[in-house]
Amino acid sequence: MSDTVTEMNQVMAEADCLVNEQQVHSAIETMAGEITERLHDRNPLLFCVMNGGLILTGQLLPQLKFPVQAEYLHATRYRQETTGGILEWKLRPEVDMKDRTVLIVDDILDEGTTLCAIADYCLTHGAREVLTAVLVDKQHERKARPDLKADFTGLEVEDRFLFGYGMDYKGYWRNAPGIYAVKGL
Ligand SMILES: O=P(O)(O)OC[C@H]1O[C@H](OP(=O)(O)OP(=O)(O)O)[C@H](O)[C@@H]1O
Ligand SMILES: Nc1nc2[nH]cnc2c(=O)[nH]1
Repeated sequence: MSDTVTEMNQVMAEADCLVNEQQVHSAIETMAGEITERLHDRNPLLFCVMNGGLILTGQLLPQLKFPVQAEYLHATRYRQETTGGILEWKLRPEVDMKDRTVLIVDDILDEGTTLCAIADYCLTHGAREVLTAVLVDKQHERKARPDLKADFTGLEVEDRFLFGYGMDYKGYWRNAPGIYAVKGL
């Protein structure tokens, strides 16, 4: 086995499972209900924030039983590190968002720098309103703005380095079927 696979198996074996698959499913179902109630008649333009937003978006979309225009964008500030840097746009949205209700979907609101920058970008490009949906809100006092919250939050999770359900550890384990915390982080 390659060194990387051995390392990643060990990371999983030693990780703490903070939220299991069933609990994540139920959180996503609740989010879908809340989003439906708020946006069913708004013709929303949904942006999946790649890469982390992929799993939540994929599980959320089929539960939204109303017309949704689904697109993606790619912005990153952690790359494969466990601390964040400057936001780098890898793919900016090209679709016309003028006067649209935009819903940004991502895996995690940690400090919130990523979501704030994407929301500002959408407003600058003419969106009428921008709402945000995250699977996880990490609990700490380092938010980019005091009391920063997403409009739709699945789970509140402790201040550890997390992986699973879209969140990666060094590019791996986005596929982990639950929310896990890396040992010692
Ligand atoms: O709230 P913040 O502190 O800004 O962090 C949250 C962001 O960090 C992760 O992205 P990352 O930059 O790791 O890219 P990825 O989506 O490819 O994992 C995550 O997907 C969020 O977009
Ligand atoms: N994978 C991962 N990405 C993050 N981006 C910001 N916080 C986190 C985290 O805890 N885990």
